[in-house]
Amino acid sequence: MKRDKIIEMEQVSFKYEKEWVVERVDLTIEQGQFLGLVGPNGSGKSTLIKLMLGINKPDRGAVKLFGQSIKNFNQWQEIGFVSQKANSFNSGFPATVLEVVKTGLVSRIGTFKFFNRKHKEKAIEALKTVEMEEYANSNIGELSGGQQQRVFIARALVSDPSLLILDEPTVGVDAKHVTAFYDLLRKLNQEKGISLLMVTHDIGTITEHATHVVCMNKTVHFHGASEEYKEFDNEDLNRLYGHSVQQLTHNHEHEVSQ
Ligand SMILES: Nc1ncnc2c1ncn2[C@@H]1O[C@H](COP(=O)(O)OP(=O)(O)OP(=O)(O)O)[C@@H](O)[C@H]1O
Repeated sequence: MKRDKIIEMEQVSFKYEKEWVVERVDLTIEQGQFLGLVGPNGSGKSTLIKLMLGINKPDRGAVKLFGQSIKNFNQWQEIGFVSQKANSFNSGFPATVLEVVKTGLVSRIGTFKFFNRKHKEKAIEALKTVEMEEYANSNIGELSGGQQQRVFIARALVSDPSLLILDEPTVGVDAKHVTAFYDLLRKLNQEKGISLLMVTHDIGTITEHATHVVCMNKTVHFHGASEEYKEFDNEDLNRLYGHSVQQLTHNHEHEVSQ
């Protein structure tokens, strides 16, 4: 079966200042995939995500979303994004869980329109998906990092996206909740048919869950099935990156903790 391409990057290069941070990236993501994006610190992963979201504009090359040039793309409700810092609200932040989730509807209803009952129902439905509906009226700052992370996934899901992009979502999530977090991602991918792109340093875990892995260090050094990636030993990985990548091994013993 031919799958739809949801993200296409062709020879994309980008620099903030003088040095290229992303260089000649060719990358296609197809509908239904759960893709893990890995690479050393400072290798351009977050920058690549920002290029996909139109936050950064490529200096060279082209980005297409859902078959359309990003320059003309306006279906932003199709893409949900959960950023790295999403789960760091302090306890005094004055918003309930429900209010936070409803802000995810802004791209659909426009900034200055009012929320109605239907929007509230959508928000509750999204909270049910992440199993957080009982916290709807709690203050967001009172929740643990892992619970806040689920709320931010609900916020990203409320506009019914086809693609969910997550930038290091397990940072700040208790180790014992990480398994439940991956169970949630599997449900979104396999039952709800949402494509996932997740930036992570946790190679050992991502290769167990993602269908595909992309390894980058400015450019893409590997893109393939997780099973294929798991076969690499340290020597293969070093060759892929052109230098020592101890922290990128899929062997848990060698992982550098974040
Ligand atoms: N706004 C910015 N202005 C200038 N340089 C930046 C900016 N954001 C990132 N950089 C630089 O671009 C390079 C790539 O950064 P980026 O955050 O994309 O990497 P990353 O792979 O996501 O890193 P990490 O794994 O540490 O989060 C780094 O050298 C970083 O210092």
